[in-house]
Amino acid sequence: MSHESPDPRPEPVAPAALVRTDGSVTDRTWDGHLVPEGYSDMIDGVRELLDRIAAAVPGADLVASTTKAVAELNDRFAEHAVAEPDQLSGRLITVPGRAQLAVPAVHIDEIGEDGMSGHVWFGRHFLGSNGVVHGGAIPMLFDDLLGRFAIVGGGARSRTAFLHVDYRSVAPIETTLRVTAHVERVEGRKHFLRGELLDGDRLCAEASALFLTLKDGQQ
Ligand SMILES: CCCCCCCCCC(=O)SCCNC(=O)CCNC(=O)[C@H](O)C(C)(C)COP(=O)(O)OP(=O)(O)OC[C@H]1O[C@@H](n2cnc3c(N)ncnc32)[C@H](O)[C@@H]1OP(=O)(O)O
Repeated sequence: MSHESPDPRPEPVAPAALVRTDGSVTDRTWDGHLVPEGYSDMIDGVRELLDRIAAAVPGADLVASTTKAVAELNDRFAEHAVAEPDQLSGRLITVPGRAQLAVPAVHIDEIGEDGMSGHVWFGRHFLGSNGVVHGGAIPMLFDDLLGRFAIVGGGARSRTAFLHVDYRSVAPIETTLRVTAHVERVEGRKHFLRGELLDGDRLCAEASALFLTLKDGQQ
């Protein structure tokens, strides 16, 4: 597989603010926590850093200075640690990947009650080998996207009961890929969802999943 002319790194969609799927702008998480200005830029920057680190063979000087800078940042972030209900990472539904760095950053283009479509660009951080996205990153993408959709589609808090992924053809890194998700059917607490990952018209992977709305008191 050639890496001669990868898709250029996509521009951040919402550089300074958090944009809801209806186009309006917010500076708060879904449960009302204020998000500092520039937070999504910071997340984009760290995502890029992970890609740059994965792609580089740094000299000893850069290794040493990076180790020092990261240690300093770790100390500074440790001073601002909060309990889980107050954290921002993973709770920003309006930011691609919910600002959770392990989750691939899916950009939602269209969303309705029964389905959505969007796009995703996997950088070198998500490389499996030979120009292909890591096989573990794809279930992560589907779990997050379908799980979010189980909630948006009418479920309250839900958990994955099963997630089945078929890898139909390789998914290239550094390429804009399309993703779709739709609700297949709902039976009481059970939400059956399907998703696809495509390179142009070529199907790379498809997923079927069951999410169960949690009962009162269920963790
Ligand atoms: C906006 C935020 C966006 C967030 C997106 C991120 C989403 C990420 C979601 C996750 O990754 S959650 C973490 C991974 N999942 C887990 O850790 C779940 C672990 N398993 C459980 O906690 C329980 O097994 C579970 C809640 C899924 C189900 O337990 P329950 O006690 O609620 O259900 P129960 O066993 O009574 O089954 C209810 C129905 O579901 C069916 N069922 C349960 N598990 C099934 C299964 N695996 N396959 C097929 N059917 C299943 C079961 O047969 C039954 O069908 P019927 O009502 O028709 O009889």
